[in-house]
Amino acid sequence: MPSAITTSPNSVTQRSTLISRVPAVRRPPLIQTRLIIPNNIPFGAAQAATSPVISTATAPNHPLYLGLDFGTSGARAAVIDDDGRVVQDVKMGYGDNAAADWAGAWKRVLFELIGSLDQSVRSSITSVAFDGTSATALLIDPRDGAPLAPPKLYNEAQAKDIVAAAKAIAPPAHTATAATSTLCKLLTWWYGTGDGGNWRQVASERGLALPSPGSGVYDSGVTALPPPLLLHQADWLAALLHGVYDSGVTDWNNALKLGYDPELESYPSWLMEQPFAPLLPARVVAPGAPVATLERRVAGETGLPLDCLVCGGTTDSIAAFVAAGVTEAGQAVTSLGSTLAVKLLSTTRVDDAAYGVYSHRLGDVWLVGGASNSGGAVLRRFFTDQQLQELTPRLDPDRPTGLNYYPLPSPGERFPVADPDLQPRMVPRPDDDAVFLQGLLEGISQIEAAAYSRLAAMGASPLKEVVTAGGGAVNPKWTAIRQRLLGVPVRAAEQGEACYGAALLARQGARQAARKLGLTASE
Ligand SMILES: Nc1ncnc2c1ncn2[C@@H]1O[C@H](COP(=O)(O)OP(=O)(O)O)[C@@H](O)[C@H]1O
Ligand SMILES: O=C(CO)[C@H](O)[C@H](O)COP(=O)(O)O
Repeated sequence: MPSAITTSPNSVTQRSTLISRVPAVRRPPLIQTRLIIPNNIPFGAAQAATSPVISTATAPNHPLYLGLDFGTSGARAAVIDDDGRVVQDVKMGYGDNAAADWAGAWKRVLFELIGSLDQSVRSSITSVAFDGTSATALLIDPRDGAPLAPPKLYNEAQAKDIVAAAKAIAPPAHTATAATSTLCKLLTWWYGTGDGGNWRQVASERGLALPSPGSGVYDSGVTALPPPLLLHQADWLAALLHGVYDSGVTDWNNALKLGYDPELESYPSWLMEQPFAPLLPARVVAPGAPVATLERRVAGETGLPLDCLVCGGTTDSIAAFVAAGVTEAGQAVTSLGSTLAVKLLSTTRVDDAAYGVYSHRLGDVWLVGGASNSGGAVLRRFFTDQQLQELTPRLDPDRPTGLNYYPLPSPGERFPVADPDLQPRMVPRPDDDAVFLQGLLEGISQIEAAAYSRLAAMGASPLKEVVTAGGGAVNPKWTAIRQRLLGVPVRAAEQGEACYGAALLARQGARQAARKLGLTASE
């Protein structure tokens, strides 16, 4: 099992009180102020190499913004104009064999999605932003982005001894100590336990420096070689477009479950003192912040403009929150997709891994919540979307079934109960499928209600309204069941797709870059 984990002598004190502004990650950081400017910017359009360039020569009359959502069951692209109108949107499944090579499927779908946009649309896309599933992690070669091992997905709970190793270094109840956290996935790779083993062999064959758990000393002896790099799904997809792997770029939201502190805007010292710190993405940007323009080859392959700006990403449930457009404390967005993700806009930050509760930062507000493994993935085990539509009229929200299910696709729950061994409860199954479906919807709704009650008990802003995103938002009978249990108004978001939220972040990034260049921002 993991050897002694490096902790500072006064780690308890340090963990609980002192979180210093941590210096950049030990690996040579990405040049912090200069964005990567490709050498193909049209002469005369180049600005001082300290900010992204949107060449007015190529800036379209009507700039468009691309949001790319890589969710649980498929990916979606939305292109919007300056006024937020959807110009084109497309969606695509990952394919039946995706689980055999998730990274390959995501990469294929990314370029197919972009290629499926009209060329006239593609050529006007000024910026792009991604959202991905939270705590979905890859370990890659930072020279070309090649994965060294299969990705670890958002809901993959790591072994109990890995969770114990995370708890030995992180502050009590920190979200990075959840079994499905990105930190726990990094520790599985780091200690090579379970399925985290053979990436070192791959890294060694590729000539990467290999830090070892005992000391963090690089085995290669050749210090010029970089160590492997950990990226999140959204980070890695963005890097496929801008080509900047190097020290790695991630965002506040994706980095939260790695241990990043969005309030301090830095990695905490308890994380930076670990021997695996050089594997962390060095640069953590705000969602939507300008990162880098397209790699020349990618522009040629995709038909996107050479100076299309890639912006900081986010997670799928936060992109859905952004899409929903809620702005007041007490308003919340429930993403009823394959999973059930809850985000409450709160003036107070609350975090407790014991319940799977954590606070994301968006701008200057806190999005408090968590994500249950329950949700549409359970429904899809029993019913197609068509069957759901056919059965829904027969549901009667005013006559609860009393079945008291806890619907889960498999054992294990993240929130509002953090228990990797929690068993599904979906029996007895009534003969009437309409009653069975209502029991499942009631069970998922009871989890949602318990989630918001947990947030209230922890001091988050009182719930005033729930806006629904995701596939389940279309079901009026489910909305009625949820409203009865929540006791506040529940409505479907006008824009419920995460890809729309990502497109809004891309628009924000383009405007931020334009302001930086002193151009008239088309606000
Ligand atoms: N009419 C419906 N009532 C309830 N749930 C539905 C309905 N139609 C689709 N769903 C559910 O929506 C889910 C897909 O939502 P989506 O937001 O696309 O998920 P994700 O982005 O997480 O893959 C499916 O699991 C499906 O069961
Ligand atoms: O369950 C998920 C998969 O769709 C979500 O990605 C998720 O876990 C939400 O995480 P976060 O609250 O960090 O956005």
